[in-house]
Amino acid sequence: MWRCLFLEGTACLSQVAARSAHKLPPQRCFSSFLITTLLTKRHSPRFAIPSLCPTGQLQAMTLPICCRSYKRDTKSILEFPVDPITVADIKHYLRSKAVPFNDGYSCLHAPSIFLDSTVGVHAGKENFTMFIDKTTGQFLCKESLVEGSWEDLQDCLEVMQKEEQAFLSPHVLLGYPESLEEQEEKEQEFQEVQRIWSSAVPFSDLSQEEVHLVKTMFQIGKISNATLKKFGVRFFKPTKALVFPWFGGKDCSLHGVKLLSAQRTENGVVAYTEATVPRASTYNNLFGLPLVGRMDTEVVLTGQEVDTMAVSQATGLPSVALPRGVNALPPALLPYLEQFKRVTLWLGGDMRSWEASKIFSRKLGLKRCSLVRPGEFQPCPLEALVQGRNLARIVKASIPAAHRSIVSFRQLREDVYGELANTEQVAGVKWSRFPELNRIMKGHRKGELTVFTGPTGSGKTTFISEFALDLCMQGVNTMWGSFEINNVRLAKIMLTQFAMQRLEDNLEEYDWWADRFEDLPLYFMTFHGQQNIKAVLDTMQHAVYLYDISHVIIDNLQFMMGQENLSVDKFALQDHIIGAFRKFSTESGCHLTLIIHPRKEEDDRELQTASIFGTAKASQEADNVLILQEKKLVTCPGRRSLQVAKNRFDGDVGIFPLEFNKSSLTFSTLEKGKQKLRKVKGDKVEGAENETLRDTLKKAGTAVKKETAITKEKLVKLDRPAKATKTPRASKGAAAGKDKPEPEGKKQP
Ligand SMILES: Nc1ncnc2c1ncn2[C@@H]1O[C@H](COP(=O)(O)OP(=O)(O)OP(=O)(O)O)[C@@H](O)[C@H]1O
Repeated sequence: MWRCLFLEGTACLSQVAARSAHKLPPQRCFSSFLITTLLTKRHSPRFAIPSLCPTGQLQAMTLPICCRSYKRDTKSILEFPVDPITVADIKHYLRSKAVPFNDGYSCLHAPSIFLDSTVGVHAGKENFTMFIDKTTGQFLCKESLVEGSWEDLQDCLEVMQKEEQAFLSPHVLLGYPESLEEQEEKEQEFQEVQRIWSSAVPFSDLSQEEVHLVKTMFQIGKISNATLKKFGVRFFKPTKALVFPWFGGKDCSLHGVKLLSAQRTENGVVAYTEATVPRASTYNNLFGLPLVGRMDTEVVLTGQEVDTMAVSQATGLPSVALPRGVNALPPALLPYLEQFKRVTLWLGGDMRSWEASKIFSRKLGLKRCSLVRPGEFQPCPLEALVQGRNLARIVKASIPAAHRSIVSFRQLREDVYGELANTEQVAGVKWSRFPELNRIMKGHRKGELTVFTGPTGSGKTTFISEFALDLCMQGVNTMWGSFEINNVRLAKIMLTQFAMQRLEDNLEEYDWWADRFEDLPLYFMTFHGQQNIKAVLDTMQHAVYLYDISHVIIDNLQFMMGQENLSVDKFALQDHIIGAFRKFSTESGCHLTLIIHPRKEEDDRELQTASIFGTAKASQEADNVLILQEKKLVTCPGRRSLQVAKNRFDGDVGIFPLEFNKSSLTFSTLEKGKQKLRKVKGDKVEGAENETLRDTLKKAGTAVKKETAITKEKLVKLDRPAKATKTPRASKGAAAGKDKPEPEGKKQP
């Protein structure tokens, strides 16, 4: 496929070259005006490539991109921030350019450089409508909706100064030209949003009986029709789904929709499934935001749309719901929350919500945040409404997020109670492919450090890839730092494990699986080979902030050692690096899995904790030590076992055999596969009477030819037995159909 970039002579070459040479964000280009100015100025290293530029003339350039139409995905590959910035750097720079600013909670507020303050509604006012993220420098002008990176902003300010301009046109920053495929996809999404929205019915147009039925189905009997109307909620009959609109932009136009559908599971309990158009990664809607007044200073942040409606109805307080619930608080939303002096986080009624609220409050600024601690009398807002509790009182009783350095047991007793009362949730996310790991380790918890070792070439990368994939498929935001094998090879392994088959033999299925794989919350660092520990740690921190990464895998530690000062003793160096990783996982709340090679042992001896390369520091600092044991048997050469040699959580250790399947590269046992298949079939039989969102959309003629986000989000979680919940939460993606023409007996991931 060829993609055409039509750019101006001087500008085009430098623009392309500068972007690639200096790794500037590819999604942003400057308009020719800005580039020409920058080139004339020629002091900016980012644009100083004059030798490449034949000056002046207009010309068109056609760049070969690739012969296959890959989608440009800026999010899944994480580039190391070239110059990590601090808030002090940002402030210093703004002062040097005489830009006034106010220090906000997560952002600095400055007058927008994209508004003419001499005309119109902005005349004479100093409008502090430009928000600069204190951690990344990313900016957004809330009035003109111009946004960009810190480098973009710096360049704009340079141009303004040079040209002695008071403001810039909002069109100075141009979007990256989209490929035909991308444009088509966007258009399809737009059509799909419009189609769903226009065929969805406002509650006022449903009969009383229907309203009653829908409310019962979604357990929103206590949410009044007036509240549903106020929030613009509709009902989409073909999939029996609630439709939550995303109104955004200056004109408050429809940007997208979220559908919540209900299905009865095998045991008769209702499970809820969510889907969004556009896809979840770009669905940046704070549901309820259009109802918040400019002067409101307090807000209740919830994890679900129904919770926001419950809070709003019961307390009259402004409330907004996060687009991806407890999974992420995208920094792009932070400017919209800056106006609030007090933010109460009431994300749900379980431990996962509690963990998420503690992490999100750091992004929002601890001082203004207070948290509703889940508990028997403090369930999620909707449940609280159903139980007739006083929601206003619960909000008022929320506890400040900023913790003190010294606490007494009195302050800890509720935390301790929470841990005792919710042992299952405290134990973390369970593996669906490794029940034995659940038995021994109990689960995968945030903030822990796992050290993993095994003989050379025994399958460490292959195993940990499936181990991480399993968690990622359950919504654990995951990032790989694969220094040994490149990202393409690693992604190939993971995709094979995801599809559970040799895709080489079924290339016609590639796109089907790749589409689903693409929707996993999975990111890769772009490092390869020897790396500097600081660069890696900076990237990890960056990723935790941007994507709420909660599991990082480093393969392997030895690649961190080469670049450091060779005069330092290598054991001391390794200890220093392990110390830094330990600090990172504790402070960021992100689980780190670190692969370390063993020291040289005699071939026939089993490895043990002491076999880990280096001093005892690695095993001392680790919360968990996992060892891939390899038995050198002639009869069974591929036999491996996984040993849990340390488990700080509850002390249980043990070993269990792994069954390697060479075609799917998986270690899951055959028996388990059968179980999975049964479950899927079970769900499908059960689902036949309650059609899946995908099936019904198709029947209703609403599904577009190419599958889009509406179905993808859930399909990656297809294998999981539908979680049955009483309330519409914690059950995302529980059930969904499959419309792929499938050979008999094909396994689902
Ligand atoms: N249990 C197994 N039996 C046979 N082959 C396996 C097994 N596990 C992995 N392999 C294969 O062995 C090769 C090496 O696997 P992998 O790269 O995961 O090992 P590793 O332990 O990470 O290697 P290194 O020590 O170089 O880091 C791969 O081709 C993989 O498919």
